[in-house]
Amino acid sequence: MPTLIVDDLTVDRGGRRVFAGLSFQLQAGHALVITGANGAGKSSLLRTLAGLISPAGGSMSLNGGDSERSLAEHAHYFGHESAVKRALPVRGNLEFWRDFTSPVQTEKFTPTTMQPMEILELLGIGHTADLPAAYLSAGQTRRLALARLFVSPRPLWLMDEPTSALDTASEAQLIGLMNTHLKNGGMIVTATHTELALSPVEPLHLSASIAGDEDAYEFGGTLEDYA
Ligand SMILES: Nc1ncnc2c1ncn2[C@@H]1O[C@H](COP(=O)(O)OP(=O)(O)OP(=O)(O)O)[C@@H](O)[C@H]1O
Repeated sequence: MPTLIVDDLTVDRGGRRVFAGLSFQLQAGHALVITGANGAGKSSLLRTLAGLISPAGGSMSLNGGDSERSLAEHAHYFGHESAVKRALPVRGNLEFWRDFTSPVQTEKFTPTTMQPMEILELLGIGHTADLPAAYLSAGQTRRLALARLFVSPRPLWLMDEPTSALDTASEAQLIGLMNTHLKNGGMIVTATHTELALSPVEPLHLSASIAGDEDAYEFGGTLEDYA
């Protein structure tokens, strides 16, 4: 069973320690939901897993993954910024992303690969396919960013407050798609300030008040413990 293994991870930003000694394991088919106050380090952890920040210490690996590829290459990062090319048409954005990002397979991961138009229709923005992405509303841009995850399947989704800017119906649809990814043997690490109806879930709470201390996180328990 593919497993994400994070061991004794320490992350600094701007010369300041954000967290230290963070360890957890996440099995395929499970979601890790990170909670914590503003500035606790949720985004920093996601960006580190995505290979965008070099850790000050510790290790991260995907046991059972493709040994020829880095952890970051097994992942899609869905962060605060949309990573959408505004001058390109909406469909062109997805075609670029599909060609630029190679799909990655792991044992027991059975994703459904979609064509750009298919996922645009599914997310309710098929009618915008030929418009420059700059014309999209905030929520539509967010959906386009989300569509990238389906044109080039990768097992690990790193998602920073994934439901922000989405209306209620889109939020429910996203949760459904995230649960399908888990059922397909994918894994999700997500930061959130709201409850996400994902299953099965492992909670990780980061504490800003004691950031830098080895006790600055708690892994395990239930989300309700941190409500
Ligand atoms: N580019 C940066 N340079 C220096 N320090 C940074 C940078 N980005 C974030 N930080 C600092 O790192 C710490 C953790 O920030 P991070 O964005 O990871 O927190 P967060 O838990 O995601 O917060 P939020 O809930 O507000 O999104 C904060 O103290 C923040 O000021």
